[in-house]
Amino acid sequence: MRSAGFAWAGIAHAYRTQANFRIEVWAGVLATTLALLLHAPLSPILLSCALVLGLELVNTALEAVVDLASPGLHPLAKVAKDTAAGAVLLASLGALLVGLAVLGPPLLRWLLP
Ligand SMILES: Nc1ncnc2c1ncn2[C@@H]1O[C@H](COP(=O)(O)OP(=O)(O)OP(=O)(O)O)[C@@H](O)[C@H]1O
Repeated sequence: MRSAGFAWAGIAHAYRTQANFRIEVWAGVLATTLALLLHAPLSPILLSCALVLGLELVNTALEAVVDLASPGLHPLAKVAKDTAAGAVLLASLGALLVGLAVLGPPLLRWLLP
């Protein structure tokens, strides 16, 4: 229970300080709402959201550790930050494709009956 509180503090910190995390949270809320309204499968949307948000949290954690360990510029600090950012980018592109594949057809049927 106590560790759940610490985990929630980490999520709240990311939401307060990371604009990308806020955008991803609200994109996830929008996609989930659309899936519910269009009776589209929810599992791929929820899994994609969990993957993107989870990786964004890991990216935020890694940035904090790198800044702590290497306040000055260092090539390895750059590799660590850029690679973690790359993981978030890949997951976000995957989630976008999943969203298009799952929500696109029912959305088109609704828009063009
Ligand atoms: N200590 C460092 N040494 C070398 N390059 C760094 C260092 N810190 C940051 N960089 C480079 O600058 C880029 C942006 O770093 P920054 O810490 O602002 O990350 P960010 O992705 O913009 O984070 P945030 O989402 O918090 O704004 C990194 O991806 C990396 O290429």
